[in-house]
Amino acid sequence: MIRLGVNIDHVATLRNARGEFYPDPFEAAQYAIKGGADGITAHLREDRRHIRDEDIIRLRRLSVPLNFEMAATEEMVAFACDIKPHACCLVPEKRQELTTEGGLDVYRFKEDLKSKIERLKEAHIRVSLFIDPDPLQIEIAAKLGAPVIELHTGSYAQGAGGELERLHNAALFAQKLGLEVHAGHGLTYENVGPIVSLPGLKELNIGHFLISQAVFLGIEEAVKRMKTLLTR
Ligand SMILES: CC(=O)[C@@H](O)[C@H](O)COP(=O)(O)O
Ligand SMILES: NCC(=O)COP(=O)(O)O
Repeated sequence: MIRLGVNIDHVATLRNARGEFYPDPFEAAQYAIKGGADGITAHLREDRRHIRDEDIIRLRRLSVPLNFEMAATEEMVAFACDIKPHACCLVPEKRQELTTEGGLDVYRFKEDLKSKIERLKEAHIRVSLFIDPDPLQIEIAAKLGAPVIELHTGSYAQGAGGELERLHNAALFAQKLGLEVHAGHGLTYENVGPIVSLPGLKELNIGHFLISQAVFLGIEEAVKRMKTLLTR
């Protein structure tokens, strides 16, 4: 069974839209866990547009692992080393983007990433790198000593030609290099099927669609339905 990490960022988007204290991402995470979430994912963006520092501190107390998504900045590394989530997923960030547009360019930023990954590992945090399904990026990820990569499925979700094959080849290559393979972004009940069959896939992180479905079904039921689709 593939593990499901439920990303609760957009519960915070709804909360912040009215400057209220509800809906509470921590409460949403508890319902997601009831529905079968194996972990909770949350992205503390540098502009704090949805999740805030105090959300991460509270989410850290959940009964399941917290996958803390963050830009590879000094501020975020220091925060992560302080609160020590189970895992940190390093992602690229652009201020103007609506969501994460591509993978982290680990080739370009390898020198800077090396020391940051080391520091996170010294704090006993499992590091994953959110990258495109590109052999060069995967090779560098392995060289940097990250135990996990998360493959960006955004282009696949948008129907880009040949993307499923790229993801398949990337998962195979990563496995060969000893990396644990995760995937996520833009996944739905409709498009998750072929992703579940990626070689050696261990975890999927899914957020925006599940929180959207939760408007109709409730989070617990939305997550339950996704879980039924994650068996190979
Ligand atoms: C890194 C990734 O693909 C997403 O989980 C990320 O958190 C997306 O950012 P938003 O949640 O702000 O859309
Ligand atoms: N890392 C991907 C993630 O956490 C969820 O992405 P999305 O389902 O919100 O697009």
